[in-house]
Amino acid sequence: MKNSPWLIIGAGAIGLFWACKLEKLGHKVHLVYRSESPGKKITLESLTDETGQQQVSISKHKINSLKAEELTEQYDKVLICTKSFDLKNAFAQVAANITPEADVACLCNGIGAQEALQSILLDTQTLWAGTTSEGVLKVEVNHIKHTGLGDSYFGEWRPSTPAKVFPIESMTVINIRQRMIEKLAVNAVINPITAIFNIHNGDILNEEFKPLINATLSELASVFTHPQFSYAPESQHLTSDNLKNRVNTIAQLTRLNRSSMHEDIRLQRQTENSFISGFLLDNSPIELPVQRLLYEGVAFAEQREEVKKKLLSLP
Ligand SMILES: NC(=O)C1=CN([C@@H]2O[C@H](COP(=O)(O)OP(=O)(O)OC[C@H]3O[C@@H](n4cnc5c(N)ncnc54)[C@H](OP(=O)(O)O)[C@@H]3O)[C@@H](O)[C@H]2O)C=CC1
Ligand SMILES: CC(C)(CO)C(=O)C(=O)O
Repeated sequence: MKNSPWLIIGAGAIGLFWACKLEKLGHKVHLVYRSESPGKKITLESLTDETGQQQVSISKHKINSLKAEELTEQYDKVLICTKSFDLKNAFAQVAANITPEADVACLCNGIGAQEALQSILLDTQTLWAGTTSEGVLKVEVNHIKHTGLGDSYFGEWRPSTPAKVFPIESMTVINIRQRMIEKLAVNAVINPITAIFNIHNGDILNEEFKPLINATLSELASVFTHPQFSYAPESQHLTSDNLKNRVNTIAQLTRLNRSSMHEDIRLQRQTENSFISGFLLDNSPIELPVQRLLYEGVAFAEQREEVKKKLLSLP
């Protein structure tokens, strides 16, 4: 199976990173871009940690980049690396080139887009939902920087018996929904707060944000531990203390980074708000006033100053 190429869709930070990663692992890769071609060679500035110290190494990767309409082959392994709001369309445009038994994986943040994608797959195709804690920045059309070492996992969105194995070694997990809800919990705190207040990830640990962070965490814990929450079996362990540890650790590890939502707002791009705060508001069995304010502060630029005041006056 290593001989048949992977089809990667999306030549953004994560798509370029996975193209390089799979090529390094000995896989053939075809990369579908939408607007700008990354050309034939991608430069990866990578962080290595071999001696216990982080060092930077630069590698060049030869990748075959094409537009969706230029595809001629049939693919049995697909990795979609778009934002959540583009996921379903990104697959739909290549569906005619995907085999009926294909493994189709996605790596977007948030929850909601996976089910939309599942709805257009054949029953014989397997959807692998993925989550990653790698940090990658696209600095030029064909140049990426690996800014944070992390792990990636994939699990069957609809678990089967016997369980299948993901076609890249050591990345299969049984309960991907648990990992996704854990990631969503962190994103539901760090992303909107950094975006609304225009701050780096580490700044949320400053004294002035303590009441806001505590209110956000305690509200999230109330949803995650609620027996009627749709993900309750996967989220019961997410108590306020547990969430605090997770958020503090990630904020500390990525303290100098801008969150993806902060970057999207700064560059006036569409955000993944509907798949993070929006998912929680739509699926919570209880009212979530803090998460609603965060959602609105991100969604409506004209309300942002007012929302900031309300968020900073939370008890
Ligand atoms: N970057 C990171 O460090 C991390 C990212 N993630 C998540 O991974 C996902 C991808 O993130 P990232 O790579 O940073 O996002 P980017 O916005 O950099 O890349 C998304 C890419 O998808 C492309 N795209 C969208 N629709 C299509 C389509 N129909 N056909 C082909 N290409 C398409 C976009 O093309 P165009 O250029 O035309 O817009 C863009 O290049 C997001 O959900 C993000 O939250 C998770 C953890 C870390
Ligand atoms: C973990 C975090 C917050 C890192 O910036 C992230 O996933 C994002 O920015 O979307």
